[in-house]
Amino acid sequence: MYDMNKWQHIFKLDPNKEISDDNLEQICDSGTDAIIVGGTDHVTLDGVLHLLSRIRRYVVPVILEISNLDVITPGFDFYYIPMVMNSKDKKWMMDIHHHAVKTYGDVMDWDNVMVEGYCILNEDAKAFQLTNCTIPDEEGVLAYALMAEKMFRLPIFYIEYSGKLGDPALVKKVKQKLDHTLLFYGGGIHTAEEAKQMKENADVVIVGNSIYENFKQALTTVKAVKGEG
Ligand SMILES: CC(C)=CCC/C(C)=C/CC/C(C)=C/CC/C(C)=C/CC/C(C)=C/CC/C(C)=C/CC/C(C)=C/COP(=O)(O)OP(=O)(O)O
Ligand SMILES: O=P(O)(O)OC[C@@H](O)CO
Ligand SMILES: [Mg+2]
Repeated sequence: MYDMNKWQHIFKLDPNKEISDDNLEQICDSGTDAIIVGGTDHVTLDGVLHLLSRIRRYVVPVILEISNLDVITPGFDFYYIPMVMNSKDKKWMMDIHHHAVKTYGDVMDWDNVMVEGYCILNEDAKAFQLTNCTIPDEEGVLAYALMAEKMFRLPIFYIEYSGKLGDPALVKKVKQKLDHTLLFYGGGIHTAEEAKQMKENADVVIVGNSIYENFKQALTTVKAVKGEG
């Protein structure tokens, strides 16, 4: 029904943060290609279900990015599963996932499940600290991208700078390594110009915190990446 390969822009909404009905309507009707529901900490099942029911008033596809086992629930169009490639702990790549598949494997619709190979590059991001990441050098990032596509055949490689604008030159080099795996870029995008710049090389840009910090500017990122701004 939805063709993820055509997506260019996604808003990420945090169930742990407040958004008014009016702002939520503008986000869902903005022309963005999808909404991800997710965050790093204090993400609860109640918060997720409440936000899902509010987003479901609109026609936009809605994805649950699973950050902890308690929030797994039916009703989303897609489920994104982060696998943190630059974590020092196997737990964040394999063990939690293994446990979840033991529990849900028989009832999962695998067509709706996409694994995201995450490379988290902002040391100050909560997700970086939680998952005990290490910063790779440029060669290291490029190798993770190749592993995501060629070894694991992941649908998504996600360059994550959560909270900070990343390096567009690095995004460009990563894109040059990938033939099939989609390149997601997220982190620190506030303005239309920043969104447009990252979209020059990423397949999809993700805008999160700016929704809660400068709502009007966040909305302008949609048209910017779609070449309408
Ligand atoms: C019947 C039914 C319910 C069907 C669904 C079945 C299904 C899809 C089951 C899932 C199976 C599965 C393999 C699950 C894996 C579960 C899991 C918890 C995996 C670990 C994920 C992980 C590595 C989490 C760590 C945190 C992290 C990397 C989150 C990713 C998102 C992220 C980086 C958010 C950034 O947060 P942000 O909002 O920027 O942070 P701030 O709060 O600082 O803004
Ligand atoms: O919140 P920001 O910094 O926009 O980052 C978006 C997203 O990549 C977070 O997972
Ligand atoms: Mg956030």
